[in-house]
Amino acid sequence: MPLHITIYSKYPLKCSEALCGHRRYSPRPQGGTKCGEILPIPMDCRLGNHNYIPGDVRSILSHGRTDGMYSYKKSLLDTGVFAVKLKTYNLCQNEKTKDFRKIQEKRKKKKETDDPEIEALSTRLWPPFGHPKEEINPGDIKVFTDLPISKKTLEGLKAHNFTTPTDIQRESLMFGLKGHDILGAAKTGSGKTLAFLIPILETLFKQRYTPSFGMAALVISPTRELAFQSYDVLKKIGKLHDLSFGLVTGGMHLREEAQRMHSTNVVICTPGRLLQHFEQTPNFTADELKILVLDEADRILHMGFKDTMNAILESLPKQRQTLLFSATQTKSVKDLARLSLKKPIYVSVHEKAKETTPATLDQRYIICEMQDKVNTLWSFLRSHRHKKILVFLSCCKQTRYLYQVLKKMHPGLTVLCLHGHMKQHQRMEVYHTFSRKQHAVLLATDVAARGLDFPVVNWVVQMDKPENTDTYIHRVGRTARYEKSGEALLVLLPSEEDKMVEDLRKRKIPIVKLKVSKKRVFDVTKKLESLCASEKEMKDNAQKAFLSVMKTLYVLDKASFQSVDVEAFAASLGLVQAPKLPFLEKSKKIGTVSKKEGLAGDQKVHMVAEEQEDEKESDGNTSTEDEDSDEDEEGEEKIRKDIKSNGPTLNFGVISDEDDENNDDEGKDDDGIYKVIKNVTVEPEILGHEKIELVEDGRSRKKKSRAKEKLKLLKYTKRVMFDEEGNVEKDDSEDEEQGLNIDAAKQRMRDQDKLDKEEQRKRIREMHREKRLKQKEKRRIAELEKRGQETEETEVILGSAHGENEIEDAVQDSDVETNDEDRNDIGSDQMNGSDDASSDSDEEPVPKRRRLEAEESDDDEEDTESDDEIDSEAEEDDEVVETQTIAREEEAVLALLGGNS
Ligand SMILES: Nc1ncnc2c1ncn2[C@@H]1O[C@H](COP(=O)(O)OP(=O)(O)OP(=O)(O)O)[C@@H](O)[C@H]1O
Repeated sequence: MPLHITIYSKYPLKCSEALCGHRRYSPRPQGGTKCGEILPIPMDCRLGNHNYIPGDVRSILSHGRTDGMYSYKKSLLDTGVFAVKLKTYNLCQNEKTKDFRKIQEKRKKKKETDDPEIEALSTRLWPPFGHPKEEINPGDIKVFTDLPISKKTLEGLKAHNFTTPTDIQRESLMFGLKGHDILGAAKTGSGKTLAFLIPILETLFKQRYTPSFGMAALVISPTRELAFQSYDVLKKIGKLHDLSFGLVTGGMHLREEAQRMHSTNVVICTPGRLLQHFEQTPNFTADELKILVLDEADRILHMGFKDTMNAILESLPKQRQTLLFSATQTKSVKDLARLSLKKPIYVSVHEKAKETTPATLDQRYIICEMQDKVNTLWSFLRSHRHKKILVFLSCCKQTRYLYQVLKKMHPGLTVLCLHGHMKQHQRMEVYHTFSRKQHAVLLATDVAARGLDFPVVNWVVQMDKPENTDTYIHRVGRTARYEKSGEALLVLLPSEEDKMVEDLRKRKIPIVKLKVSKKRVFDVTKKLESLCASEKEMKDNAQKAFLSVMKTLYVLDKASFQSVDVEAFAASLGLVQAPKLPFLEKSKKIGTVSKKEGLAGDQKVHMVAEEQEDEKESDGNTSTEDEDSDEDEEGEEKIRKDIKSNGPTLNFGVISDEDDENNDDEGKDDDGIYKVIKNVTVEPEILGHEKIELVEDGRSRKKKSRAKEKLKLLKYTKRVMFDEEGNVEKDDSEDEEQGLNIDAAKQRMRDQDKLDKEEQRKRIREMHREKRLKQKEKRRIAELEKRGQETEETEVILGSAHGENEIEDAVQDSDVETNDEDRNDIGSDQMNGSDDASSDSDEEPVPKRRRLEAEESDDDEEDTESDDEIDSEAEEDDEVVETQTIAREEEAVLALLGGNS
């Protein structure tokens, strides 16, 4: 059925405007159609460079604006439209004129202020014929004001303390401002974001863009967090411009975004979401695009995003400026051809640097068996409680499980996690919390590996080997950013060492080998076991984590996969028994099928993709030519000496108050902890990347795994056995096999509890003893001094020569009593957080308070965040208890004195 569209407008519209109006054309009040007039759609409708097909709804809606000037009665997605009916609002003449005047006045004012500046800037950048050419040498650029940048941008930069450009900004900005295509490469944390945001603002300013003009610049980022970060910086520095900025990432409301898209000048987005808008948002086109930026270009152009990016690039006009930035820039001709770059300028400021990673970054690695990783991580966190740490793990499920476990075990600092299976609002919350915190640990997958600029991260710990050296560079780049220092620790399996170290060496990444001091690694296996036994969800997650890690390892590195002691690794995650590895069976089957039938390349899928997040890519085929580097012989010699004299150790230890105190001293954490055993020096060589592909059909795998899950659930159904007399018998062996022997687990928990309490008691006893001795010593000295001054008469009053011994005995008795009470309360409160009636008395206010803390801390987020407070309160509590002990000692002394007298 033919369809009529009614378009309501404040002003009469011309037919061409209504049908195929260009967003850059403002509505004209004069002329146009009469209200209520029905117009047939002309067969050949043309305006400027744009051709519109009659009846194409997009062309009708393309005039859409969200600034209130037009509104449509209907938003139509139907085809077959052949006529439009235009209607004006029933506005009085005055209102029409007032509105229009306002707009005109604003434009006039803007023109007056901006035009001379735009002209001056343009002259500096592109001097007209006859004008002297201004050559700006990057070396001469000391401050941003030396560059032809608008006042609005300069003020925005200054307001956020950006006054001196970094190397990459100095080298690339002139090209960017002049409109060249750029391939920018610089170390992590060197300020690449401003190097592409400034040219965007300046180009749109010089072209007099306003929000109603629609999208003119696109920044594509690989992750939502990175997109948000760039959007945040853009908002800050572009605050004074009359431009609109929009963040378009997954996890937001598509419809709300769609409404704003038409009036957004700079869109910062992730590839998937952008494509969704191209496909689903009526009226959204990129016809007016002037600048395209690919942040982390090598990542965006490879594997995971390949098809999406190809589709996006097809929708973009070829006539545009393209800027590509990354710390590991692609030089692949194929990639560049896809982007239709025009004479791109390669700006690589650190290419000739001695090292690929920041000079202020200390890099070490340790060798650790799979089953020791959790203990190592725990011990590391306990000994770095006053640091901000980013821990990288290989897959989401492992990240989630370790996060749950660590939160329950309270390492003494805030525990957070970030991975691709989290909801968007949770991801953003974690991003902000970790940015804000001074001391925290963030467990993350590679979703946090690139671009994120968390302030002052002290440590980057890679618990699992990165896929390749590029990922390594980006991961460690989360610390030691912009003139700050940082430390990185890479944990390798013995089988991974040779290749990884060699790859790093080739890539000019200096790394030092350390050895772990086994003595100081705290064993938490039993705690994990208890947790798994007490909570089914925990156990399930442990199993999932186990399978996920094994699968990732299987796909990425078969040799390492085979070297893993599966049972020991499962036990280290708290599992009684190692779950079966179903993917081994599957891959065997698929292997035979693919051999027989010869699967085509596009039928093959990466098995690992299921385990890793949606946005993760496999190894790229970037190659980088490295320059010669001088070896630091002096440094090497020193290291050799160190090895001889000290021997290799890495001490984590540290679960005592003394350590806590030490940790307060920033920078002292690692003193004496690490000893160098090997220094990997870097040599220049061209890096070759390898690609691992495995075959399996994604859908059928998912179906199968769902069926398996159901089967697993069936297995959990309890089998009831009866003895000869018909009584129910308990089948312990089966429970144990399933990891469900609750009684045994409870017993294990109780044992562990006892051990923990004992340890705690010892510690407190030791601490009290030391303090008591000190106090006693002080008193004795005071006593001696006093005695020297006292008369013989006073000595007679004090009593016999046994007096002093009696006093000491009494004090010791009272000490013993007090300490026992303390021990019980502190032990039970700290370990169980349970109620203890005896601690309700007035004499014991401290444990009660702590118990309340413990109860409150059951709310997980709050819980970990208040850990530091709990720790410090615990110390205060100990002091209160100590004061009470001393008071009792004094009471005892007085009592004795009274008795004697
Ligand atoms: N000119 C400047 N003056 C002062 N600080 C700057 C300047 N440019 C950038 N920074 C700061 O340096 C830090 C790193 O910048 P940015 O995130 O742009 O680095 P990057 O090179 O993109 O890093 P990555 O490769 O990890 O993405 C940020 O905290 C930023 O605020």
